[in-house]
Amino acid sequence: MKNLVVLVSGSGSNLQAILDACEQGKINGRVSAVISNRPGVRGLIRAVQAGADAITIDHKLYASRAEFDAELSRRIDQYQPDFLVLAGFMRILTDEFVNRYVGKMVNIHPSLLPKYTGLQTHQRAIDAGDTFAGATVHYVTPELDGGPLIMQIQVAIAANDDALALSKRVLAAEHALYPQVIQWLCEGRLTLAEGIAHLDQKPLHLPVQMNNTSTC
Ligand SMILES: Nc1nc2c(c(=O)[nH]1)N[C@@H](CN(C=O)c1ccc(C(=O)N[C@@H](CCC(=O)O)C(=O)O)cc1)CN2
Ligand SMILES: NCC(=O)N[C@@H]1O[C@H](COP(=O)([O-])[O-])[C@@H](O)[C@H]1O
Repeated sequence: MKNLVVLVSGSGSNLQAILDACEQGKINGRVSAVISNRPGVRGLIRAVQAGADAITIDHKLYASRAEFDAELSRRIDQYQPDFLVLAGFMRILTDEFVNRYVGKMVNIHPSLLPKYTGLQTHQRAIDAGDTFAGATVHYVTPELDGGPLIMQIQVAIAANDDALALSKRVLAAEHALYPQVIQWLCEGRLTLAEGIAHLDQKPLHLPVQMNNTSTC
């Protein structure tokens, strides 16, 4: 059984999808700790309810990004995780931090990368007149949202969509996508070597393109 540490910044609905999948035996893993850069978020409550350690490292209390990342790394290393899972974690990580976990750290991003790195992804897709939005799970590298792609899920954009309505459908699709990818990681289907080997290439071949799923 693989040991997972999950980083959150807010609600933690993706964390919950992963916790549920672990509980149901759909992921051969266990979330040993959840770490948030923001205090009092629902993701921490979800961690406690699931029996995982719930840790707050408030980034506002650190003089620099590097000092925050150093403390984050110190706490993570206490758990010696097999994989580090970013689930709505909203801090840009330093190169030094990322390079400590390269090939074993993944993130879910709410766009069809490489389109729309960064923030406000749904509004940008709507403004661009795109017909599809979606989410991407990728390896985390120092380049923000630029790491090798693992898998994507597409969500159709409706003519009357606003960013909030679209975000809710994409989020539901994320809850189907992320546990699947985490299971692949835990099964060893996405080996560390593969992650490292592809760090200088992108996009990584996408093994599966899931259709739009409305349930999660
Ligand atoms: N070095 C990397 N760090 C992070 C990556 C990455 O690929 N490489 N992925 C992000 C996740 N992410 C989008 O998926 C993302 C998170 C945060 C931001 C951002 O602009 N953060 C601001 C603060 C925003 C806020 O607090 O609301 C900041 O850090 O100054 C952009 C994209 C995680 N980190
Ligand atoms: N750039 C990172 C980013 O925007 N991540 C997005 O934050 C949301 C977190 O929701 P959750 O806390 O309910 O899982 C998710 O939609 C995730 O894709």
